Amino acid sequence: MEIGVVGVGGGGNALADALVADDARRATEYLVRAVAVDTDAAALESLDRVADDDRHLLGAVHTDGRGTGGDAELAAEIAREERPELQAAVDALPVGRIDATVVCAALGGGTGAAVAPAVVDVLGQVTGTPVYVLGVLPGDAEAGGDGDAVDTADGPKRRDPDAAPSGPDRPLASNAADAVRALRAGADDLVAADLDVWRASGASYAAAWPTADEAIATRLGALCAAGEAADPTPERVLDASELTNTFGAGGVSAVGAASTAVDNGRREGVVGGLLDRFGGGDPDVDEGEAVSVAVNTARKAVTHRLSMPCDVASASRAAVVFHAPPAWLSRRGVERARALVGEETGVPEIRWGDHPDPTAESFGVTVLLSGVRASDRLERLGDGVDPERLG
Ligand SMILES: Nc1nc2c(ncn2[C@@H]2O[C@H](COP(=O)(O)OP(=O)(O)OP(=O)(O)O)[C@@H](O)[C@H]2O)c(=O)[nH]1
Repeated sequence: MEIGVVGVGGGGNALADALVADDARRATEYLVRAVAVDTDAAALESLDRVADDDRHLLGAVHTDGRGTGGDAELAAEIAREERPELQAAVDALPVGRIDATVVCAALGGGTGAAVAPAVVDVLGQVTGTPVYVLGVLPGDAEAGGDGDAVDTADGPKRRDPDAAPSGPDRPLASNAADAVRALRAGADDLVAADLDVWRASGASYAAAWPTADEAIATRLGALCAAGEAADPTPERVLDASELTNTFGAGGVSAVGAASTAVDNGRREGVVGGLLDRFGGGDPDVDEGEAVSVAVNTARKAVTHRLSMPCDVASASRAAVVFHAPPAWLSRRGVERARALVGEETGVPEIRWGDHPDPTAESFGVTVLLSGVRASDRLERLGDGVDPERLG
C-alpha cells in the first residue's frame, strides 16, 4: 500500500519523521511523500527527514511559533482561521499515486488533538482514498487527570522547554479523549498507540519517544511494504485493497509485532558476501522449528506486543504479515500462525501476506487488529472513551 503522510504537532511529526526513516531502510518503498504541520517552529526545525519545503508553520500570529502549550481550543481556532494554509500543505501529496493517507498525531497535545481533525477533514475533500490516523495516546502517569503532566525534561531535547506559552498545565488526557472521538468520527480508522507500552518503568516519557516512534513506524511500514514486495515473489500479497478492507471496522485499531532471531544463512564480510552471490545463503531449516518459530512469534505479537492494550477478542477484523528469510516461511508454519491469530481474536477470516527477505535476520510477525471495541486504556482516558460508541 502506497501512502502519503501528514504529521501534525511535535509528537505527530516525530512519528512522520520515523516513517520516512523506516521507508528509507526498506528495499521496498511504500511512502510517497510526507508533510509536516505544526504551531511550534523549533519542533518543525528539528525534524530530520521531512523535506524543508514540506514543513508548514501554522498560527505564528497566535503562538509566536511556540506551540499552543496544550491549548486545544486555541489550536482549533488556528485550524479554522488557517484552513487555506492547511489545504496548501496537503496539496503537496500526489493524490493520484497514493492508496491512503496516514495522519500522525500525539493526541494529548493541543496541536495534535485539534489540528489533526481539521487535517482529516481537508484530506476528505481532496483525496478519494481512505484517511487513517496514527494516534499516540499520552501515558497514564503523564496524564493522570487533567493538568497532571509529569516533567519530561530529562529526555532528548527536541525543542526549547521554556518556549511553550505559560498557562494551565497541559490537559493531556482530556485533549486525547476529545481527539479520539473527533478523529474516529472523521477518519476511516484510528490506529492507537499507547506511550506506556514503550516506557521503561521509572523512566521519563521523553526517553520513550524515539523507541516508540521507531516501533510504531516499523509496524505500519511492515503492513504497507508487504503489498509492494516483489523479489523474491511472496506466496501471498497483502495488497492495498486487502489492507483497506481490514481497516475501518468501527471501534479503533491496534497493531502488534514481534520477532525471533533466525539464521538467514548469509556469510559475513566481503568474501562471505561474494560467496553468497554464487549460491548458498539458503540455510537448512527444520520444518518443525520453522513452525514453532512462526507460531510462537505470532502468539507474542497478538497477546503481548500490541500498540495499545485491548481485548483482542473484541476485534472484528485482522490481517497478518510474515517477514522472514524465504527458507523460514514454511507453508505449515504460516498456516498455524494464522490459525492461532484466529483463535485468539475469534476473527473467522485472517487476511495475510508474506514478505520473503533473504537479508532478514529475524522472523517477524505484524498483526493488525481492527474494529477493537473493548479497551480499558481508552475507558480510563479523560472522561472515558467507550470504544463501542466509536464509528
Ligand atoms: N511518540 C511521541 N510522543 C511524543 C513526542 N513528543 C511529545 N510526545 C507526546 O505528545 C503529547 C504532547 O503532545 P505534543 O506533540 O508535544 O504537542 P503538540 O501536538 O505539538 O501540541 P502543543 O500543545 O500545541 O505543543 C504527550 O503525550 C507527549 O508525551 C515524540 O517525539 N514522540
